[in-house]
Amino acid sequence: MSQKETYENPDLKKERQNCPFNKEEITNLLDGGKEKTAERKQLENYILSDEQLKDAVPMEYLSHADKYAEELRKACLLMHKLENSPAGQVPTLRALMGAGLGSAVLKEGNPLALHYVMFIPALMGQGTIDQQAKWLAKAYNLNIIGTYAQTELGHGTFLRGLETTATYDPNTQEFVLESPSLTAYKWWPGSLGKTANYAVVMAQLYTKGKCEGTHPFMVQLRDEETHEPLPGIVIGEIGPKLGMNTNDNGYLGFEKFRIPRDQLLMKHSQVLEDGTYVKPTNSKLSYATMVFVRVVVCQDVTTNLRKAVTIATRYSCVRRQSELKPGDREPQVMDYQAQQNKLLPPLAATFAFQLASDHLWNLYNTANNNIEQGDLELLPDLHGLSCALKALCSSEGANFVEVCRQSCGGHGYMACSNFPRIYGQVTAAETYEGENTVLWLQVARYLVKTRKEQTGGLSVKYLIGEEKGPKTVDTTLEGIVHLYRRTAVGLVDVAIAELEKSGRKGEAPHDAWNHAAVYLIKAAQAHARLFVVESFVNSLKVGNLSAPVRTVLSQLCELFIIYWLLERSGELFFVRQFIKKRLVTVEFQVRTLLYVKLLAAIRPQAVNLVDSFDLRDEILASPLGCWDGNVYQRLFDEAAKSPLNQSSVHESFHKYLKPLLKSNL
Ligand SMILES: CC/C=C\C/C=C\C/C=C\CCCC(=O)SCCNC(=O)CCNC(=O)[C@H](O)C(C)(C)COP(=O)(O)OP(=O)(O)OC[C@H]1O[C@@H](n2cnc3c(N)ncnc32)[C@H](O)[C@@H]1OP(=O)(O)O
Ligand SMILES: Cc1cc2nc3c(=O)[nH]c(=O)nc-3n(C[C@H](O)[C@H](O)[C@H](O)COP(=O)(O)OP(=O)(O)OC[C@H]3O[C@@H](n4cnc5c(N)ncnc54)[C@H](O)[C@@H]3O)c2cc1C
Repeated sequence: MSQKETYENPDLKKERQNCPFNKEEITNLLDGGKEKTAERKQLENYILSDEQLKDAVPMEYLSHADKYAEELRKACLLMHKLENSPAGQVPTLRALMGAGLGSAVLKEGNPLALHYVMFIPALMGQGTIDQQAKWLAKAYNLNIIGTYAQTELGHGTFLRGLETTATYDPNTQEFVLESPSLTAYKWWPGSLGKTANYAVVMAQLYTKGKCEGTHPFMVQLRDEETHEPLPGIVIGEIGPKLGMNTNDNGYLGFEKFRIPRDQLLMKHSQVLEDGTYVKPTNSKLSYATMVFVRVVVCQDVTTNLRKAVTIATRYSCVRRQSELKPGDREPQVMDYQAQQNKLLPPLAATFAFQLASDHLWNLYNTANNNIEQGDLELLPDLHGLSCALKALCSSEGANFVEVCRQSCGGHGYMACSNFPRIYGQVTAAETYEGENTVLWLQVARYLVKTRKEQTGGLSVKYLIGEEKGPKTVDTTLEGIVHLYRRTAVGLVDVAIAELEKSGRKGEAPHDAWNHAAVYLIKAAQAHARLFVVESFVNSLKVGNLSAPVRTVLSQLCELFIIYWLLERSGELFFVRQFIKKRLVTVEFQVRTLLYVKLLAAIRPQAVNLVDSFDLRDEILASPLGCWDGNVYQRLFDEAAKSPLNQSSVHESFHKYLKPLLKSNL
């Protein structure tokens, strides 16, 4: 019997009556088409009907080592199931790696994730055709399992500061890998601790006595039969973390470890037999794997946010608390405007982030195809936009997930609510693949350069030439988007003015840069927000949407755009012309009124909207967010699983508490 034929909480039932739009239309839109929805559902049935992929006990009750073993067991079973997957191997792998279907099975992190998310992409992006022929089939067939080992104990952000060396020995035509200090040890790579037997290792390449910078090397770490670390390789796992505890992040040291010359991944730069170094066309091409992951992180964070919003919204319609009207029945907490103010902006954000991530994905594919043909023109725009959206989606996503947790009161603090895991994953994305502040500064560098040199890619075109558009702000959506644009331009100009001021004081450019960081980061964030709101508005102009769906999405779009404007209103005060023209006060009064009206207009559709995400209960993995709304019974069922409830008196009572009670007599 399907979950939809059993109990349904009466409040949720009511919420679902008379939905003015077709939920399936939104589901199809998010999946990328009707056929994709059908494929996804078929795949979910295939994977989630397998009893062996279910947890005997919740992961929280297992030891660190048992958690790893259990997740690895399921990860390997999933790989066996790939062979017969109804959706085909590549779509199945995509679905299994991130916060969607995969997370229903591998709740604490997939020990094979890095193999698919970074190791294989690194081989494809950095290896020559011959190297790909040698390694890729082995990697796809899981004859070898790899990771991406870049970060060290001493350096993660500053890649030019990495200490691991790979020194070419022309006599043997080998590279000698060495960790010259403790801080040179690789530290953090996922799957490195216990799972992987190979890695793409980033190391400083030395040849003919000269350092040529960081380069990727294909390195075998463990014996393919015994899995023992090879002589000269030191490996371990780094221990428990805030989240993602079964990704077995590890450490790795090299003691004069030799690899053949052809294990330098040589697609972009080469070392010839005699040690001659052949430069790449662009030194940043060796950073390409990170660019790819930044792009997919945006999608992954959005999926996690959808989960958090679904759990919090359904719970808020089941939960009744306090008094709205004296003497009346306690209201659903969703009926408090304060609760709508918490939950409807993140609901709108899930659409905003998805649409922006879709644009980024398209840019990635075009730029990558061009790069394969030797055309690097789109690379700066891709780097700028992937940094901007990765930083924005993960930081805003983490804040929104925390708000969703808060909106569930005490029950949101339970491990079984699934908020701790979701939060652990989204906050990780703020740090990994480039710490967000560092990425904001990369974006700012691109913006300042574009504004000063008056040339740049499509995402920064608005910084080139005179400002276009109305001089006053009107209350249409276009008018508000224009306000975002003027803020973004204004903040870049403020940052440039700050840099020039420091320059006039005689500061060196690097000092001036450091002293303008606050403004630079604000400018980068305003740029990212502009991109997201423009994507949202433009996406609604095109596309084949029915009138009811267009109406509700337009309301969400408007709510989101006004929400951000009100949240970030302080930034407008940095832009002097806005204050002079007294734009801010008048417009904000009007906008605040509209914002509140939009909350009320969207409120009745909140449950229908999260239903249209079509996230199965197994993926939500939370008694608070289940489709049927049977929250309290499910919370009790979860508590019954606690090992402390397996006996009425725990043995520790007799060991510790009883003697203490006696001694107090
Ligand atoms: C994914 C979802 C599914 C499942 C999740 C599960 C598991 C996955 C979990 C975790 C995976 C995470 C893995 C990792 O974290 S791997 C390690 C990632 N590390 C980083 O991201 C390091 C961040 N640091 C850097 O990227 C760089 O050091 C830097 C900050 C960019 C600075 O580099 P540097 O060489 O010093 O460059 P600059 O001098 O600052 O700039 C010079 C020049 O180069 C341009 N540039 C920089 N980077 C790039 C790039 N990647 N592509 C293109 N161009 C680049 C930069 O703009 C500048 O250009 P100019 O024209 O201004 O000179
Ligand atoms: C869950 C997880 C998984 C990971 N997986 C992998 C992996 O698979 N492979 C891998 O190689 N690595 C991995 N990492 C490492 C990750 O990529 C790095 O931790 C990340 O890039 C940040 O680098 P860092 O730790 O050196 O931080 P730091 O750079 O030391 O950051 C510390 C602080 O300094 C600030 N800071 C640093 N430089 C600047 C600057 N130039 N200007 C202003 N402020 C600055 C930062 O903003 C931050 O506030 C993972 C990390 C995590 C948390």
